[in-house]
Amino acid sequence: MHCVHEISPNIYWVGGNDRRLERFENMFPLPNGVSYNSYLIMDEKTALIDTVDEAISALYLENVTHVLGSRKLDYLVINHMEPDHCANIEEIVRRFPEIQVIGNPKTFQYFRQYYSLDMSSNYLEVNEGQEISLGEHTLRFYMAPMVHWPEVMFTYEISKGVLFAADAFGSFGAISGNLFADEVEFDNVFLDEARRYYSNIVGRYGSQVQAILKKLAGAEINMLCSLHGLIWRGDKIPYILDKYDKWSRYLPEKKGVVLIYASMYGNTENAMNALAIKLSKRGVKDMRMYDVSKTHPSYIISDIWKYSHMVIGSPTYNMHLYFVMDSLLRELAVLGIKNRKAALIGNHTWSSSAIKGMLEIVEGMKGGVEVIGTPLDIRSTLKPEREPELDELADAIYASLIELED
Ligand SMILES: Cc1cc2nc3c(=O)[nH]c(=O)nc-3n(C[C@H](O)[C@H](O)[C@H](O)COP(=O)(O)O)c2cc1C
Repeated sequence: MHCVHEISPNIYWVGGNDRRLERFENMFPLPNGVSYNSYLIMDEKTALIDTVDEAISALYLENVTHVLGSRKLDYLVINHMEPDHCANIEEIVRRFPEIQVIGNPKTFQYFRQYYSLDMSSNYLEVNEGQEISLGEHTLRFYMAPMVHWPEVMFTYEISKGVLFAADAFGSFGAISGNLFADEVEFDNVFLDEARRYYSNIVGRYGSQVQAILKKLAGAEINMLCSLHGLIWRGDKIPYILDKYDKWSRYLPEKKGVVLIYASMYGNTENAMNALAIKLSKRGVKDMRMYDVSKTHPSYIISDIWKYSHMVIGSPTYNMHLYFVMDSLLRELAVLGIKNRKAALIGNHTWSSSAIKGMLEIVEGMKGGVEVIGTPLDIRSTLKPEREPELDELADAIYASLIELED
């Protein structure tokens, strides 16, 4: 049975959900599934905007066929060549051999890399600002390189002000009937997953996101359609644009502290708990604490994107920083985290390497993360005589928090 939704007169959502997939990109847990969105515009000419993942191909093709009825497909727009949106391209071209596939030079370079079917006679190459009329609807193309792949482009439908924005403004989480962000409790249910998606998938490409936001500043956007997650319209558009602006400038959304630790025998964990209580007594609210061996890094990264401060605690392991912490910090460095403050707690029994390892990675974050206070290096367990040092660290974190503007 088809499952489609007319989101604007003659523009249909023809996507679907996957609630079975364990991990997105075989890496990020999907407790609430994921949606693959695709859109079909019915006009004098018909245009399909992107396709979906192979997991939902059967439903997808039924959706497209249902909306088309007896008509053929004239255009297939490829905003993004990632396989979770491109599993059906060959099948669509086989069904509609006359179709014109719209992409840019990079798109078609990847066609040749991914597919064995020669589709070169179907290519319709477009460049920045070029327009194609479908009748009442007109598509204009904006190149958005590295948001988050090189070939990415956005398609703007001029008559209705609908922006098809590839993976930008996307989110983890399947769609439960309500397609629009204004139809759900977005802040309670979806915001964390939208941030986790942004920080982990797009996070490294903040400057490229800023570039496309600037390019689109003059365009009237009435509806914003991503390839994953909910659709944005009305006063929800400035809301998500504001989030994207903050996230892509690496600015924290909130003053607050995320405490992340590694611990085999509980002693580093104990020091982190003692510090958290001290911070709480000083008035710090809404702290988050994670054991890096337990919580998937994507959730921790997402909270680090949200809050202004972090405390990093780790033991020494084989003359090195504990590997799980090492990996998390390196991932944060690759994602280009900036504008954050970090306090450090290390632990060792005979020869300390953890603090050195943490400093090396954090200071290498292109100046993006400032170390505050004096790193505290515990010898096996935190002894009461070292409590003043923990107090000093709590004072330094608190002072730095209150210095920050709201
Ligand atoms: C396999 C292994 C390797 C370790 N390597 C070192 C080391 O190279 N240098 C050191 O000083 N301590 C080393 N330690 C000791 C831990 O750093 C120490 O036990 C620390 O207190 C653990 O903190 P925790 O209680 O939070 O797990 C090692 C411990 C284990 C289990």
